[in-house]
Amino acid sequence: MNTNHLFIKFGSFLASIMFVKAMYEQYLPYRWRNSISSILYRYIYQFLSSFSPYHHITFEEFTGERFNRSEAFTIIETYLSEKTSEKARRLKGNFVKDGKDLVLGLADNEEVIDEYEGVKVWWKCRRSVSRSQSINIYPGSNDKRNFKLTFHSRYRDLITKSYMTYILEEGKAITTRKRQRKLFTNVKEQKGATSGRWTLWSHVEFKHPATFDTLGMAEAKKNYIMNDLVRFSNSKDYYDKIGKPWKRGYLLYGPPGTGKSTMIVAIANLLEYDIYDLELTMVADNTQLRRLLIETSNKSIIVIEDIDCSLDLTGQRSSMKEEKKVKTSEDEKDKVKKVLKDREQVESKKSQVTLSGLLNMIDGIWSAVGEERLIIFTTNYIEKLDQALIRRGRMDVHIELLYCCFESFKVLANNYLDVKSHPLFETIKGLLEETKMNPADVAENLMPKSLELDVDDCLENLVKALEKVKLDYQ
Ligand SMILES: Nc1ncnc2c1ncn2[C@@H]1O[C@H](COP(=O)(O)OP(=O)(O)OP(=O)(O)O)[C@@H](O)[C@H]1O
Ligand SMILES: [Mg+2]
Repeated sequence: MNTNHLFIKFGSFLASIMFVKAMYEQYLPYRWRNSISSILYRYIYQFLSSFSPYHHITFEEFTGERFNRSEAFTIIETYLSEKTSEKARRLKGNFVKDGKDLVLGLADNEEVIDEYEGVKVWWKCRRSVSRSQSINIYPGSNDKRNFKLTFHSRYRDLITKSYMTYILEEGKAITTRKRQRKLFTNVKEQKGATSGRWTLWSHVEFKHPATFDTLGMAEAKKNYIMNDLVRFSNSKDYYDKIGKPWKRGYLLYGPPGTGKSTMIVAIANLLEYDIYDLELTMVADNTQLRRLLIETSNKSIIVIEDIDCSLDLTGQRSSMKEEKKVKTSEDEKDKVKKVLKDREQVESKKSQVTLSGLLNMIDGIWSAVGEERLIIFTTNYIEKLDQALIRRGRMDVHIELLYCCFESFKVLANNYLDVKSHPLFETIKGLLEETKMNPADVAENLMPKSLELDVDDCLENLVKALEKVKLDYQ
């Protein structure tokens, strides 16, 4: 066969292909052509892939009939934005937390390499835009994104099992670290603004600067509490092993103004948890209490402040407090008492939560809902509480917040005045040992009342206040 002959054969082969293509485009409807092309493409792709040593997993952004954003896609997106943003050349930025934080993510069709236990994998964020002219009401119906993971078939088991679990855990941890923390409170049932679901909690952004560093407390006690908390937050496996729900109860008790509420904030800031401030008198009954519990998220603190004022003890503390405040005639005192009594009656009618309902929430079957939670009660009167409520296992750690000691004072003086030592410290130490002043009052006395007041003035103010308390005390 000579070269000319070969050329002629090849030319006629090309001509026949062109002819078939022309016929195909001319006579076959667009819909058919599209499906034939995709079938051909799929078979050719499958055929070629069978020779490839690489495997792929695709994670679509939207799944299901209702086009819910896939959780897996969101977790992978978070993971990749943190882990691979340094390696990727093309990134896209987005502002979160009211424009305060910039989050970088993989740009569309950008590929990055990740390494797990020495094995390389490739991630690609792919975007396809449908050419369909129809308008879709669901997000993602026209604009489809997915993450494609490519790895060598040799590591199939490692990637599909441990690498996937690792991504899931890391992604969730990053989400928790980066989220805007919230302070929830229970209200009448209402429709959530974004979710559109009925909810019993409403929330605000949680921002409070109190930390363990600013908390006036004996150093050893502070360290003990912090270690206990950190150990708890790292003990998932331990709780699984001993067969207990991953939760821990703290009872904070002590006189007013000793830092119980401040400590709750410090705990939330230390562990980066949300706070659910549960107002028991607003809870209709045990069923609603259970619903409230179910609606709380993991990594959170459920707080019931002044637990002695709840349930059948409702209102006692506020009565006493308000009685103390009102230093007026006996007549007026009686009036206040009556008003408070009426209020107590109204409140007791409102809430039908029982002690056993509360015990169940803390330690019953329902307490196992969710994980990594702290339940904190505060009270001024520990002796008033039912022993069942505060026994270990329910309230695992009992912390007494005390009147200001010299160690607490030093923390406060450092916070408020930036002084670590001063000639007046010895006098203050002696006075604190002889009197009882709560940290709230000490802090108030340390605060400069005018711009001219310096450290000496503030400390002298405190000495005067302590001497006055000492006189009253005697
Ligand atoms: N131990 C402390 N360290 C630092 N500041 C404190 C401490 N205790 C109280 N304070 C200050 O006093 C204020 C009142 O404290 P906090 O509300 O925490 O007291 P509490 O024990 O919860 O009182 P109550 O029993 O009346 O609810 C806080 O704003 C805080 O600034
Ligand atoms: Mg308080």
